[in-house]
Amino acid sequence: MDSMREFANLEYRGEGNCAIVLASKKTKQVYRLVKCKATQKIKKKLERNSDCGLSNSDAKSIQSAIRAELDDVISYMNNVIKPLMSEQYVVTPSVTTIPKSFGEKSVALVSDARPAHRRKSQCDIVDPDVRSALVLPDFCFVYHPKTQTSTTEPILEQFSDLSHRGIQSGHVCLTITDRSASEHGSCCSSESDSFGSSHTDLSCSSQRKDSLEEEDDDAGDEVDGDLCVRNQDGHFNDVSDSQQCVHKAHNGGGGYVQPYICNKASPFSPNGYRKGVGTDCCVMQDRRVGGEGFISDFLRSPSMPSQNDQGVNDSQFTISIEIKPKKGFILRHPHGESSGGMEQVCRFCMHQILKRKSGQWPQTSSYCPLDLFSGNRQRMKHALFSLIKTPQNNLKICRNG
Ligand SMILES: O=P(O)(O)O[C@@H]1[C@@H](OP(=O)(O)O)[C@H](OP(=O)(O)O)[C@H](O)[C@H](OP(=O)(O)O)[C@H]1OP(=O)(O)O
Ligand SMILES: Nc1ncnc2c1ncn2[C@@H]1O[C@H](COP(=O)(O)OP(=O)(O)OP(=O)(O)O)[C@@H](O)[C@H]1O
Repeated sequence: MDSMREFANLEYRGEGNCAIVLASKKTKQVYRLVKCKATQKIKKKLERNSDCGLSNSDAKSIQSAIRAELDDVISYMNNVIKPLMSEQYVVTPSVTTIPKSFGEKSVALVSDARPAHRRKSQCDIVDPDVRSALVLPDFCFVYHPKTQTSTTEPILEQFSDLSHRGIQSGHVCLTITDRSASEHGSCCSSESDSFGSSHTDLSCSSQRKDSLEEEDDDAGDEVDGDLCVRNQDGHFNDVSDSQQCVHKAHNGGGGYVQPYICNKASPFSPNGYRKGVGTDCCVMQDRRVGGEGFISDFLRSPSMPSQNDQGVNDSQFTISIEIKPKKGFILRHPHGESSGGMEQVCRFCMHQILKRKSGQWPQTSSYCPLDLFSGNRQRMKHALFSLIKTPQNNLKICRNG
C-alpha cells in the first residue's frame, strides 16, 4: 500500500450506523469497514461482561471481539440466510486484514459522496484501530465469477481466495439489505384484500385503500416492465436531465421525491437526506404515483450516452436496485396483553411517525413492510409504488454503482 492511487480506485457505495462500504472498480469487490459506532457497542458489551468478571475490555480483547463479530456475520450468512434463501442467491463474505490507515485514507477520498450528517458525526468515522474488514462482491454489478477472481488488483491480492456465489439477474442487480427482513411473514393487516377494517390511521396513510385501487386500475403489469431495465433497449438520461424531469413531476403535484443518480458525476445529496432535503436514492418518479412519471420515459428515451472512466461512451451499464425492507412482522406483547390499539401497527410504520416528528424525514412513507411480504399482489405493488414515491433510505437505484 505505498501509493494513494490504489485508494483512489475505491468508490463509495453506501453506509449505515455500523459500516461504510467502498468498492474497487477493478475487482468489483466491496470492503465493509467497521465504524467507531460499532466498536463502541462492542466495547460497552465487553465492559458489562468485565464488570461481572466474564471478560476483559482491554484494547486487544476489543479487537478480537470485533473480529469475532465479523466471523459471526459469516456464520449467520452460512447457517441462517443460506438455508432460507438457498445457496444460489447468497454470497458468503470473507474477513480480511486491512493495512493500517486504509480505512481513514480511502474514506477521506470519497468524502464528497457521503451524506452530510454522516460526515460530521464522530460515530461515523471508520475505526482506525480495526484491522479487519468484510469483503463481498459489489452487488451494484452483475456478478461474473471468472472475471472477478482473475482481475485482482495489487491492493486486493490478499482477498483473491473469496468463495463467490453471485446473485445474477440479467441486467438488474437486486439487493435486499436487512438482516431482519421477513422473519414471520405478514400480519399487519387482515388476510383479506380490504384494508379499511384492519389498519389504524397510524399504520398507513388514510388514502391507503384509495391509492391501492388507483394503482391496480392503472398499473396492470407495467411496473414489471418499468423496473426491468434492458441495456440494449434503453438509455438513461444524464443527471441534469433526470433532475429536471423529477422537478417537473414534483411541481406537477406528485409526492415528495428528491432523486439523485448515484454516480461520480452526482454524488449523494450534498445536504444529506436526514435533513429532509434529499435522499441517497436515485429514484425516478413514476406516473402512477402522482407526478407526471418518468421511470419508463427514462428507459425508453434516446438520451445522451453516459461516459465511462476513460471518457468513452458507455451505452452498456448496470442498474442496481437495493431495497431495505425492514421488519416484515409485528412484535406481539409476550403475554398477549393489549398494547392500546397498537397490535395492528408494525414497527416501521410507528417509527415513521417518530422520524417525521424528529425531523429525520420530511414526511411519512406509505410504504409498509407487511405489504411487501404479504404475498398479495395488490399490496406488494402498493409497497413498491410507495417506495418509489417516498424512497427515504429504503430504496436505492444506482447506475454503474
Ligand atoms: O430502529 P430503526 O428501525 O430506525 O432501525 C435502525 C436503522 O435505521 P433505518 O433503517 O435507517 O431507519 C439503522 O440504519 P442506518 O444505520 O441508519 O442505515 C441501523 O440499522 C440501526 O441498527 P443499529 O442500532 O445501528 O444496530 C437500526 O436500529 P435497530 O433496528 O437495530 O434498533
Ligand atoms: N456488497 C455490496 N455491494 C454494493 N453495495 C453494498 C454492498 N454491501 C453494502 N452495500 C451498500 O452499503 C450500505 C451499507 O451497508 P450495510 O447495510 O452493510 O451497513 P450497516 O452499517 O450494517 O447498515 P445498518 O446500520 O443499516 O445495518 C448498503 O445499504 C448498500 O447500499
